[in-house]
Amino acid sequence: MPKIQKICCVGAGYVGGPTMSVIAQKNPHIQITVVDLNEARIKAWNDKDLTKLPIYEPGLDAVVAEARGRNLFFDTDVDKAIDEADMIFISVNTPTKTYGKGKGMAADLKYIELCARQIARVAKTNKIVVEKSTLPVRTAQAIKRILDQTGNGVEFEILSNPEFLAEGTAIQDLMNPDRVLIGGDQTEKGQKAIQELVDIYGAWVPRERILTTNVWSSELSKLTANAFLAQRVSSINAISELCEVSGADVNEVSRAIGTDSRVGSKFLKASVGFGGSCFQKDILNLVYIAKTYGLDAVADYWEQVIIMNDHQKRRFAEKIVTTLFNTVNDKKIAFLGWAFKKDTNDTRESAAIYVANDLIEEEANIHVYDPKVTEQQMLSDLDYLNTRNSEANQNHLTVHQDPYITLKDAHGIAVLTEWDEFKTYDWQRIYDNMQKPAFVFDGRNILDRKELEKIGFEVYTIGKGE
Ligand SMILES: NC(=O)c1ccc[n+]([C@@H]2O[C@H](COP(=O)([O-])OP(=O)(O)OC[C@H]3O[C@@H](n4cnc5c(N)ncnc54)[C@H](O)[C@@H]3O)[C@@H](O)[C@H]2O)c1
Ligand SMILES: O=c1ccn([C@@H]2O[C@H](COP(=O)(O)OP(=O)(O)O[C@H]3O[C@H](CO)[C@@H](O)[C@H](O)[C@H]3O)[C@@H](O)[C@H]2O)c(=O)[nH]1
Repeated sequence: MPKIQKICCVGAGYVGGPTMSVIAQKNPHIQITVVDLNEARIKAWNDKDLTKLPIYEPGLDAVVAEARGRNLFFDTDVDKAIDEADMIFISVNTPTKTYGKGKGMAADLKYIELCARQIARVAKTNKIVVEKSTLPVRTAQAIKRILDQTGNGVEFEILSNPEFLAEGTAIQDLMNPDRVLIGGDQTEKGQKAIQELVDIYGAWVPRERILTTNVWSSELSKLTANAFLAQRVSSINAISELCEVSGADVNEVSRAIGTDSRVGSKFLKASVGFGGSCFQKDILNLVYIAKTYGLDAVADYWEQVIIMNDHQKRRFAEKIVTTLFNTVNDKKIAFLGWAFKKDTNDTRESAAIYVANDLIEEEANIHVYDPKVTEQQMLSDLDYLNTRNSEANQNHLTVHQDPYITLKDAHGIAVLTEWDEFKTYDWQRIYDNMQKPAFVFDGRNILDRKELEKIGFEVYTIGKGE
């Protein structure tokens, strides 16, 4: 197989877009075309105004500005890009199934299969197909079976190259990854294909950080990595509840355990619950796979991570209701933040959605300010839960562009995302304009509790006992 000259990436989302932008920036000799069926998304990727890129990631605009039009292209012509490429990344979405067998647990692989069938139909020359999407262990086998049915002599090598970037720090993570993982067949052809991909990453990633494994280990490592990370958050969140009743402070506990080098200090921030498109989906997938193999104890073990997370979101909403004298009916509850974490406009599985939903069940009026999330997105997030009709959601949700207007006359303020700007607000002014007693529920432990209490607020922080 010749050295890679042309790459196609199917899926221009949160992974495909940033990943290919960085690969293109670091490999100016390779032509990369990122394709998507979603015309609006591709149009946004091609917008001259870089503030209109379809996803918000710090530093992404500069990378796109450098590579786009030089060796990075965004297009809707999927067939053409597949046909011309030596290497094809599959970076399409793999959401949790919402129907049929495995509903609510298994990964929905329909987009992956459609993609594989399209590659099989279009390809006229040998190709390396790279699984970039997060997939259940042994998916490569299914992809290979589809690709091997073409009968036209075209040969495919399948690699697994899961992505570990986190949103909000995607560019940083891609520029300086802890590791790049590449799984491939142990055959000579498989090893050659692995080397092609190693060379691409080798343009900027030190060789010792590029790990190569067999395909199944690579696929399973991705699910396992997310399960371990989410487990840390659920573990510290479980402890946060114990802190609240025992008088301990979860920040102090985190620091105390995190200084043990065997435990490590990262991912020990108690919160209103983890969100994002990956943790829940991937753990449910892991649980489903374990169950499929009859490993019920394994499945139950990992499911607890999700159960704990759901509990954490629910108890935050309950805390707001009980603190506000057991009723939020017709009260104004102001949300600071809707995104699932700071520095992203992504809201998938954000804790804010579930907390808002629970409070609307209690007839509260939710007013939201988030620096990056649109009103349309927030409404569609609530509608997606199917708890009530869209009109009812609209009646209970008001979205503002100005934080001070959002917080004016509120009975309670809930911090749902840890955006830095929330810390810099004029909290005295906010207090003066609120209903009294003025309650703050800090779901991210970012505000200075002592300062707020000095002003007169009554403050609830996750994991801090009285
Ligand atoms: N979001 C993250 O931070 C992250 C990080 C690591 C891994 N992952 C994994 O990467 C995968 C993609 O995630 P994402 O967040 O980028 O999803 P996304 O929904 O943002 O993007 C996927 C894109 O694929 C497109 N698509 C689907 N089928 C297609 C087809 N047949 N042809 C052309 N385009 C098609 C969709 O239109 C969509 O724009 C998932 O498996 C996810 O688990 C995500
Ligand atoms: O100590 C912590 C760390 C995170 N979170 C929350 O956990 C969620 C996930 O955060 P994070 O992991 O930083 O963002 P993601 O973009 O979801 O990234 C995860 O999911 C990606 C998709 O698979 C992987 O590639 C990344 O490695 C993995 O970190 C967010 O709601 C965070 O607020 C906490 O509550 N406490």
